[in-house]
Amino acid sequence: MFSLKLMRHVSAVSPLSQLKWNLWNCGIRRGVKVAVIGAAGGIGQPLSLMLKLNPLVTELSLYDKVDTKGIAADLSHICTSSTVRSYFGKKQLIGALECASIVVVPAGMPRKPGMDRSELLDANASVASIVAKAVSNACPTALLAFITNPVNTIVPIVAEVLKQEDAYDPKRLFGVTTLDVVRAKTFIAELLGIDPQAVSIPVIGGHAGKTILPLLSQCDPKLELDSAEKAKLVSRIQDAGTEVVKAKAGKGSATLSMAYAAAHFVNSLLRAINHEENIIECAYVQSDLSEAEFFASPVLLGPEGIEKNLDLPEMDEEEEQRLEDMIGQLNKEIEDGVKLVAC
Ligand SMILES: NC(=O)C1=CN([C@@H]2O[C@H](COP(=O)(O)OP(=O)(O)OC[C@H]3O[C@@H](n4cnc5c(N)ncnc54)[C@H](O)[C@@H]3O)[C@@H](O)[C@H]2O)C=CC1
Ligand SMILES: O=C([O-])CC(=O)C(=O)O
Repeated sequence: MFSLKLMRHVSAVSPLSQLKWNLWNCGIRRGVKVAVIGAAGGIGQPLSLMLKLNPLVTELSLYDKVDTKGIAADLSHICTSSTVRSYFGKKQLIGALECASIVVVPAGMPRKPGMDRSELLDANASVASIVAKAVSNACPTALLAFITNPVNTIVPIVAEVLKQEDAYDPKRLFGVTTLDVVRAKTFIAELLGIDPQAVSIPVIGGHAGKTILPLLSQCDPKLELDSAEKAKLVSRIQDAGTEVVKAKAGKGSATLSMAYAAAHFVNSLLRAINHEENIIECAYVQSDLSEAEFFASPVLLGPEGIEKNLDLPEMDEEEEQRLEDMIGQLNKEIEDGVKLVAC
């Protein structure tokens, strides 16, 4: 298994004086730079396309371990006003991140049929750690949105690495669980025969199996379902990632719907950075709302990240039970991450 201990000895790419210069330089630069880490991948490419179309982005930084020149050249011909820059390989990671206001990370391995998300930990822990360490050097005040699985464990790993680098601000770190909300809205709209955009539903907990908890009791419009119908709908939402993995039959997991979900989440961060009020998203963040240290719930976003972790939505008895049933798994997955960084 990859040793996180070794990681700590990877030298900081930017010396202190360079960092100070960079921070000053970023301060006088205008606009919002968004860095996509893993930009050449199945999620990274369509996500980068959607961000190129977002008028709130002024600079789009595309980084991957493989060459991103072609993707950047291609996107740069789209007639929207943001600039697109290509970065790849270890040496260019710091450059990709410098002055970024938002760093969104779809880097890492996806599942194959028969795998659990937790089985991606060995492959993806190092990716997340490398990015976290580089962020602490290059853009410590950026908002960080991690898509990489297993989200339940990756986010605690990133928090631990940032703590070691003295750069952890819980308000700025997010695990992206937006796809769970997107799916819940879609499946409920299908049942009700209405526009998915008219559905509002919180999805709390984490992003794996039973830790994904859609609160059907809080759905707007109201759902009139019996217990069996509710259980079926909850399972459909919880297993939706696996549904895509099976359908892709070895060619990866959700990419296009994830790109849509991440573009929506990043747009909310951008709106909050621009001081738009009342921007609320469900995300997996450090939390004291449950017995788990990291927990997905609705958060109020502001220019500095999380302005307020909103109270847990109300739950019916079945949802309370599902919450109790999932906490053990969620806590174990969090602990796995903390242990990995410590050992
Ligand atoms: N949070 C969520 O709801 C979802 C999360 N995911 C996760 O997103 C991740 C990416 O999925 P896909 O885009 O389908 O995979 P992919 O394999 O198509 O793309 C991953 C990209 O990451 C790059 N990469 C790997 N290591 C890197 C490093 N150290 N630095 C920079 N780039 C690196 C690869 O070169 C590749 O271009 C997976 O872990 C997957 O499980 C996928 C769907 C939903
Ligand atoms: O299922 C996977 O491995 C990818 C993912 O997290 C999702 O689609 O929700």
